[in-house]
Amino acid sequence: MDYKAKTVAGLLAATCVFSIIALILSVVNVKDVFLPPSTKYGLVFDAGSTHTALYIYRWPADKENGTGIVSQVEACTAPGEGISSYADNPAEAGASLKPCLDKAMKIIPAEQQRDTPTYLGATAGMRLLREQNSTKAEQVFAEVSKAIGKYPVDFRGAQILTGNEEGSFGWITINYLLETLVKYSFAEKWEHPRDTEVLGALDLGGASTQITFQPGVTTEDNSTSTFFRLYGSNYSLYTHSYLCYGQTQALKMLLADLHKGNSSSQEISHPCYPMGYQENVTMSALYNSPCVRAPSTPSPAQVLTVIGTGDPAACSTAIRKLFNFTCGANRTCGFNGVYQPPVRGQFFAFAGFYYTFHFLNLTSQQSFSDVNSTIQTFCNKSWAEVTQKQLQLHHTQWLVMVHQRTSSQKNANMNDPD
Ligand SMILES: O=c1ccn([C@@H]2O[C@H](COP(=O)(O)OP(=O)(O)O)[C@@H](O)[C@H]2O)c(=O)[nH]1
Repeated sequence: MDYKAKTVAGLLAATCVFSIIALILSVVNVKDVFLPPSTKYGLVFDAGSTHTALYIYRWPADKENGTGIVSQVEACTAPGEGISSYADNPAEAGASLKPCLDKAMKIIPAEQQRDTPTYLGATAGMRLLREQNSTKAEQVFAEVSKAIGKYPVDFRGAQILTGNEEGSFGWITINYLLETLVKYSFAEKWEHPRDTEVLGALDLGGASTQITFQPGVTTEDNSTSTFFRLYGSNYSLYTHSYLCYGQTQALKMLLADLHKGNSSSQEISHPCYPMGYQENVTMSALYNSPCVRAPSTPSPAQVLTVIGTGDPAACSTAIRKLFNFTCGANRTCGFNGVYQPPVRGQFFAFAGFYYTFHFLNLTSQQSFSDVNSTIQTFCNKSWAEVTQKQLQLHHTQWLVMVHQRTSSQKNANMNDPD
């Protein structure tokens, strides 16, 4: 696969959370195919914490064993950041959706637009905004609903997904795409693949991260269990979403921790940034999230200077402090005392995991030792060697590594052929 194709695949991977509808078979140009009258369209806005995307789907009206086989027609990335970033200017959240809605109207035949079910699902960015200021979250939702409502579609509503929904939908998406749930056979029929194990899902978002898998034991904590019947088979899953442990929010927690370690200083020495790197950040920008607790004497306008020290070992130590590995009353846990049954089978990591590993050329099932040595080499580069574009990934890679190891537990076989 060339670089462009991999980028497109990555963008698709990042949208996995809305997969009940996003069951992708192939990407086709709708103008080139004959559409029987029974073909239906659907629109799904994936309102992520860092960006919003619109997916256009179509499917034959009949179902396979009670579940639809759906194809993605088109994907459109909305300009700007995620809708939660418009908390102080909610009308802009609505406006940001228009270019993609216009595109959808050009694809869906006019006579079918009013029958096109349209949903907007928001993830942890909006969960955090709701926690911080429910009125602002409602205003953002009112504006996006108003914007969608102006188009001649069957708008079924905007909602914030629960962490369990986000985790489960990601699990369904990857297993659908990997054909472990249903497969098109040589007999030209959709069949349940025999002797094929489903894969666990690891989803690293911007504001939260999810782990979902089919455990080998009964789940002890009902709040982490979920049940699906798909294509005639039953699936009992374990799922948990760690709010604040997505890349953006975890890095905020890390920076706040480093600041608190020496709060009298206006400088923050950051071991995860390369030597020679420097940036200014205001206190209000650093402490603007429920994931970080603001100091008792806040001074929002104060400017802090972040200075990279390029120290991978210290970076790893600082990141580990964000995780509490004590299980408490639970016999087995992921981290922060959250119950997690022993992991089972292979895992598939996507979204933020994919972007980072793709950047480091580590998406060909390299061994853990290769992954570690590549990361070590990259972490030891100076700022002069790291371009601005690379920086975003540079300061997330440690998080990815630690998180991958902890949430999937050390014996998971994810992408590790050894
Ligand atoms: O082209 C992209 C798109 C997304 N991401 C990262 O992928 C993660 C998932 O983004 P999303 O907005 O979907 O976050 P969520 O809503 O799942 O928290 C975030 O850390 C993004 O920074 C990325 O690195 N490159």
